[in-house]
This record gives sequence, structure tokens and C-alpha cells, in this order.
Amino acid sequence: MVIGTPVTTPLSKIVRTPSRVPGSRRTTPSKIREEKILVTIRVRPLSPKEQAAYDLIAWDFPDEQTIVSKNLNHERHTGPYSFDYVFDPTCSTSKVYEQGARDVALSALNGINATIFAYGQTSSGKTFTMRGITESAVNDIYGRIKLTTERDFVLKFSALEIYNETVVDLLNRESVSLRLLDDPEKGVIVEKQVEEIVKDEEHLKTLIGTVEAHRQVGETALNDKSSRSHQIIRLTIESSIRENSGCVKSFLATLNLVDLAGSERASQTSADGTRLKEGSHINRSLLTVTNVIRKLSCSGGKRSGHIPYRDSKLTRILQASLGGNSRTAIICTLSPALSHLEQSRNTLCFATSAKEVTTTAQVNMVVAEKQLLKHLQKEVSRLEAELRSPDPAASPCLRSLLIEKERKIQKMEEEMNELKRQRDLAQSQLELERRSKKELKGSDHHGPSRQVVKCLSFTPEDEEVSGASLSTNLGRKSLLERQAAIRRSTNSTNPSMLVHEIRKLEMRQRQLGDEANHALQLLHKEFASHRIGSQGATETIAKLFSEIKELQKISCIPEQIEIKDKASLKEEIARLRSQESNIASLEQKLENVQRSIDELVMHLPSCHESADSRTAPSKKKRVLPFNLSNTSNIPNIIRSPCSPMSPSSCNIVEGEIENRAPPECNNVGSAGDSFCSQLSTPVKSKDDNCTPGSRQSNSVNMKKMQTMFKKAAEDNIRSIKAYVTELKERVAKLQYQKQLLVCQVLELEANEAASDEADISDQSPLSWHLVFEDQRQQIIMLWHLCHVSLVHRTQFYMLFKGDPSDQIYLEVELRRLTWLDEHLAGLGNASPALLGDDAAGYVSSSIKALKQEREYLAKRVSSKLNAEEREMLYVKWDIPPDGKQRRRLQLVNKLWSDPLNMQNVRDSAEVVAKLVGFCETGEHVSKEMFQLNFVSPSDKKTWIGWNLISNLLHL
Ligand SMILES: Nc1ncnc2c1ncn2[C@@H]1O[C@H](COP(=O)(O)OP(=O)(O)OP(=O)(O)O)[C@@H](O)[C@H]1O
Repeated sequence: MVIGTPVTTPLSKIVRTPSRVPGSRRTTPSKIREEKILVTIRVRPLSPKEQAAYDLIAWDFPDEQTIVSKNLNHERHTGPYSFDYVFDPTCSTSKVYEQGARDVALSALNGINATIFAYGQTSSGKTFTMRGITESAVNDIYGRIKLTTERDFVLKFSALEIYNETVVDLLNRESVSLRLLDDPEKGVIVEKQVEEIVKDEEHLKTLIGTVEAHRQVGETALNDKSSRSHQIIRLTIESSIRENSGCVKSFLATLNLVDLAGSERASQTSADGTRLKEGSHINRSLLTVTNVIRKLSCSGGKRSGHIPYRDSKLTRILQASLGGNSRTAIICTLSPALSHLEQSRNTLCFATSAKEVTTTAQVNMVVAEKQLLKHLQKEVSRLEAELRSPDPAASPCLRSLLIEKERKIQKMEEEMNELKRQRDLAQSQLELERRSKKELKGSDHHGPSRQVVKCLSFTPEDEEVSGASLSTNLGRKSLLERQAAIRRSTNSTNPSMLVHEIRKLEMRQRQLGDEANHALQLLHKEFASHRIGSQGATETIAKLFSEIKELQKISCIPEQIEIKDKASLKEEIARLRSQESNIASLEQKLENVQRSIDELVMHLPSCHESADSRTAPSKKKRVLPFNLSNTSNIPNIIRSPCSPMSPSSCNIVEGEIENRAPPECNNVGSAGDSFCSQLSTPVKSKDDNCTPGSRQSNSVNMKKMQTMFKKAAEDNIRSIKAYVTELKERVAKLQYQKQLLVCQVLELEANEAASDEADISDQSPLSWHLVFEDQRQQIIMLWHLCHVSLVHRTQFYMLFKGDPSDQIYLEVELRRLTWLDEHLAGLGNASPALLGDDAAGYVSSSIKALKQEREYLAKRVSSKLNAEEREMLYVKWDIPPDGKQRRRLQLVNKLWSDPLNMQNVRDSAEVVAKLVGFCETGEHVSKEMFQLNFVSPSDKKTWIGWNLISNLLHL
């Protein structure tokens, strides 16, 4: 197993999915797994502090999925809430891991991104829980790796924290603030973040320990070691099947273990200075998380409309985990104490929204370049080998047909040679007979000549005499023997009988010629049928050519493909793919035909060979053996073409026979016509004149035929090869165009992503209601962060309830507050030396004004409400029955204290409106009073006046 092998160069090439969700990658379409976020609740035991303060446990756990508030102090009943799992204070962390995280964590081993995070109020036990979860996940992952011996795993570790909206690398404290970049392939990435290869389990645990030690921790009233930052530990797991498996793909996934900082109330944490600033950053980024979750849950868990991922660094980094390509588990932690009931309710509201969010996880496959290269090399070698030795199974019918034809041709050739020999023999005999006839004729008038007499008397010594009229010894001997035979058979020297015999001989010779011609015709037929075989191939080729041409017409793709939208792009790619496979199969067919024809040509008698074998004897005057010794009579000499003669000592000079055909006989039409006409020509007549129908040497015809056939076959092969080459070029071009399309897809997606983020107004139509809710939520948070007057908040909240005409007021309020918030945050970041008196005074004067306002409102609790109304309010707002003054103030302090809790906001507005005599009908105030001009906090009087004037105006 290769674990922790250092990798210096990018290990793999990540191939994008068609999905636009950043972080989703795959090469093959893997099944998208849609599922809801796994949401569990963990309630810790009462802390020692809470126990000391005799705090009470505010929650009941009717079953493992439900939590409900106890009805203590006759307060408002909360719940029941139900979730995937609810862990009461007695549950161990390992149980929380088993039920609420294990399944998700182990997905990362199978190429599915996974995120586990803890959310909850400060000191509710997030860090405690996440430490246990991380430890269990590490043990489990290594346990699995050890069992999965068939795969190689590479684990990489990185960790960061988001502290005061600054991203810090926990593996490299030297780095100041890391930038977030949008990568078209990987989604949001952290620039220059250190990623370490994990060597083994122990190494991983050490790395986790190191980053824990580096994290920002501070003491607050609620937690001695409160995490002041959001921490994200990221484990990247890549696994591939072991070498030589031929598999080129590997799984790649990340496991995010997120410990968020806790939401907190400044009043409860007694935060000021640095802690106050930290708290405000924490609350703000948590607000964006809740906004994102709320939006996602409103849209039925789908990623439709604008999701404000970009509103904080935390949501940008967790974008894929919130509604994207990831399996996600959220563990919401709660303090059980009654004193934290309100905060716990907020957490449960968040958890309820999170339950509705759907993520779309899928298996991320990557192609390892090294393995891909190896695989392709193997494939190339295999194809080359296939080309060199074509698969006999490719065209079995054609092959056996060719072998059969070859055998027949060979047989016919042998028969033809035999016939030729017989024909030539017959011709030479005829010649001899003719001469002897002439001699006999001469002797009719003048008596037989001495030579003829000698011949006819057949004395052996005569053999030694070289007869001037006989051209060869062979001819002479043959003649003498035959004459003797004739003499014996007729037992007569009667010339008329001899003439009769000669006539018979001539007739037999003609028969022989006819038989030879017949044999040649058969041969021709065989060749013709052979040619039909190749003609079949030719037809196939012609058909293929027309198919290819058709294909070329269809697949005529312009060089620059215009992509209008994604759908047309996908169509284009699909069309391209289908053509590619068509071409590949055509190419394969052509290769097969080409191979078959090559073989056909190989098995044909070579032109040169046949030319050599037939012309050589005429040049060298090769003497062929021919036996006549056993032929005691003429019928024995003249045989059927199917009964070959046995070789003998009788010799005929083949060259002489060949040369008997007059040269002008060759000039007959085209080669093919000549061949056919010559075959049907009758045998040469007894006079030597070459008539138009006279026969030419059959061996010359054979040569011509073979040459023609060979040439045609070669032409076919040449054109096939040209087409194959053309097709290959075409395939290459298609490949290139496919690449081009893929690039265009990437560009299109990048543009869509950019426009998605760039302009909200360009989004798919968002209802004004959703925009209103979103903006109002932001405004409420910003009022809280900027310590805006409670009366102002109440007036604004009650006047602007979502009427479309409110849009402009909300816009201005939001801009004003955003500017103010950024200004204050900027002041907070500056060093004290740079802060002028005025600047430093803004925040404190706002807080002071707010405090004065609360005191003022507390007084009005007595003057504006009767005893019964007051009592009801105290019960509703959980105000214990202490001293009068304190109860009033306690009540007012709770007003507008929890911007994340809409119930608190609603109830607060109601109480303040009652105290200041403000009613929703706008009797005392009109919308126009909320001037649309921008109030700059740089004008100190105006700013302070905002609080005070609004107080004075409406009280
Ligand atoms: N399930 C639990 N069992 C026992 N003690 C717990 C449990 N959960 C938390 N604690 C204790 O409660 C205290 C606060 O826990 P922790 O620091 O994990 O809270 P937190 O939510 O991370 O707080 P913050 O947001 O301020 O960082 C710690 O002392 C911790 O040991």
C-alpha cells in the first residue's frame, strides 16, 4: 500500500462534470446522489458553572429523534422538534459519530465529497464534539484503508481558520491572509494554502494536534477556551486500483471537518474590545450561513435563485458542502440550561431549516495521466499487432472461398498444361503425317522414294540416317514408330488406307484441340467466378465508399461551431460522438475488405512467375520429356484432357511449338475481349494460314488475364488505402473538433458562473417577497451590529412589511447600514494610534445612546403599561420576579437583542411600539420620514442625532 508518497507534480488531471456546481468533477457520468443534509442535535450536560448557578435543564427527549422544551416557569412551550437523531446529555461522542457522522465521513473513501460540521451557540460543545468526531473518523478511515488492499491511497492534509473574516493557514502561521480564488475546475480554492502528504495515521494525528494548537482561542464569560474562529480541517483522499490493472481512473474526494465559532450575545459573554469585535465577525458570518441554509431550504433544497454564498468567506469555502457536490452532516450543539433557552431555540430553528436542504453528491473520478498514458500505449501496440496479422476470424467465408478457388485454379492449371502438351504433340504428329503424306503422294506417280520406302520398311539402321525432310530426331523417330504402328494396324501398304488413317488422325487432333479449348473455357470460368469473388469485394468497397461519402455529407461540421446554449452544445457533442463511431466501424469494415483482397492477390499466380515459367522454355529451348514408346496405336496417343499422359523419353522442343502461332494473331481487340474470343476460336485448320478466328497461344492469354486481374486488384487496394487514410484524417479532425467543443463547454460554464455571481437582477425571477425577507434579515443584523436606536428599528420594521413600494427604502437603509458597518469594522481594524478621538467615539457614543434609550424605555414600561400587561410581558419574556426596576430593565434589555431570532424581533417591535405609542397604521410617522439621503457617520452630529432625534421625534 502506498500511503503518503510525496507528490511534487499534479498527480492527476481532473475532468470536469457538466454540472456547474464548483468542486464537482468526474470523467464518466456517475450517478448523482440527491439527499437531504443529515441533521442531528447534541445536548451537552450542564457545565459546572451552570450547576453552581442552579440553572435548570430546559429540554426533554421523548425519543431518539425528538427534543421539546420543558414547561418551566410557565413559559412559552417550544417544540417538539424532530431530527435525524437527538443525542441527550448522556450520549457519548462515539455514539454521536456512529449515528451522525460515520456514514458521511467514509464516503470520502469512495470518491464522494463529505462535510461534517458543528453549529451552535458559544460553549454548547462544538469543539468538544468535533474533536471526538475527527479522531473517530481518522481511526475509521485508516481501518478501512488497511482492509482495502486492492487500492492505493494517497491522503493529503490541510487546515485553515477564518478569524475576523481573514483566512489563515493553520499549517503555515507565517502566511498572513490567504485569498480565495474561483477555479473553474475545482470551485473555490484557497490560494497558496499548504497541503501536506500524510505518511500514516500517527502523522495525521500529529498534524491535527498542531493545527488545534495554532487556532485562535480566547476566554469569555461563557467559555474559558472559546474558539474565536471557524476552523476547517480538510482531508483529500485519492485512491486508485493497484498498478497493472489497466484501470486508469481513481477516486478523488475531500472530507471537511468544520468547527464553527459559536454565536454569542455580547451581553452574555460580557465581551468588549477584541472579544466584541470577534463576536461581531462570528455573528455576521454565521448569519450568512443561516441565510444560505434558509434560502436553500426555501427553494426546496434546490439551488435555485440567488444563494448568497459570496457574502462571507465561510460560505464561499463551504459552498459545495451547502447544497452542492457533497454529502453533509450537521451536528447542532445545545446547552441544556434554561438560561440559554432562547439561543438554543435559535439553534433548533437553524437545524430545522438545514433539514430541508438537499445536496447533490456524486462520485468524483479522475484520470491519472501516467496510467492513461500506459493504457493508451498498450492499446496502440495491440492495434498495430492486429494490423500486422489480421484476424482470420475477420472474414472466414471469404478466406475459405479463396482457398477453394486457389485449389481449383491450381488443378485447372495442371490440366491445362497437360492439354497443351497433348495439343502440341498432336500438332507435331500432324506435321509428320502431312509430310509423309506428301512423300506418299509423290510415290503414287514415280514410285515410292527411297526414303519413304525406307521409312515404311522401317529398318533400324535408317534411324542413323539424318532425313532432310524431318526436322528433328524426335520427329523422325516418332514418325517412323507411328508409321510402323499404322502398318501393323492396317497390315497394308495401301496408300488410300493411309490417307484414311491420316484423316482420322486429323479429326482426332481437332477433337483434342476442342477439348483443350473447353478446358481453357472452364479455366476462364473459374477465373471469372474468382473475379466475381473479388467483384463481391469490389461491390462491398463501392458500397462502403458511397456510405462514406454519405457520412461525409452528414458529418460536414463547420470549423467554428456556434454554441448558442448548453442544450445545443450537448446535441452537437452527441452528434459528433455518433459519427465518430460510424466512421470507426466503417474504417474497420474497410480494413477487413482490404485484408481480404490482399490475401486474394497473394494467392493468385504471380504475373511475373507465370511469365517466367512460360517464356523461359522458348528462350532456352527447354526440352520437355514426352513418352510415345507405349503408344502402340493412335487412339492411345490422343487422349482426353482429363487423362494426363505419363512422361516418357519422347522429346518435343517446346519453343518450336510456341512459335508456330503467327505474330499477327496477337492483335485482336482489347486484352479481355481477345482472351474470350480466342478461347472460343476453333482449332487451327490444316493449312497454316492464321484466319481471324485462329487460336493464339493460351499461355499468353493466361498471362494477360492474370496481369489484368492483378492490376484491377492493385487499383482497388490503392483506392481503399486512400480512403482509409482519408477516414483516419477525418477521425482526427473529429477528435479535434470534439476537443474544441469541450473547451467551449468549459468557457460557457465559466461565463455562466461569472454572470451568476455578478448580477442578482439577472437571476431567474426572484419574487420580491424573497428579496424583501433577505434584505430585512440583513438590515436587522446590521442594526444590531451598528447599535442602531431601538425606536428606529421598531418604526422601520413596522412600516415596511414587504409592499413593493418599500423596495427603495429597504435599499437605502441597507446601503446606509452596510456603509456604516464597514466603516466601523475599518475603524476596528485600525491600530489605536490611527484612531482619532472622533473615530473612537463613534462606537462608544452609539452604545451609550442605545443604553440611554433602553433606560428611557424601561421608565415607560411603568407609565405606558398597566400591572397586568407588565406581568404578562414578564412571564412571556422569562423575567424572574426580582426588584421592580430591575425587571423593567431586564425586559427592555431583552428587546431587539437577538437578530437571528425572528420571534424575538417581532415581539420586540411590538413591545417598543406599545411603549412609544407607535402603531402600524403610521399615525405618528410616515414612510417619507425615513429620508432617502445617505447619512454619513463621518458627520458625527448627524450620526448621533440618528439615535437621539429618532428617539425625541417619536417618544
Ligand atoms: N458532551 C459534553 N460532555 C461533557 N462536556 C462537554 C460536552 N460538550 C462540551 N463540554 C464542555 O463544555 C465546555 C465548552 O465546550 P466547547 O469549547 O466545545 O464549546 P464550543 O461550542 O466549542 O464553544 P465556543 O463556540 O465558544 O468555542 C468545555 O469545557 C467542554 O469540555
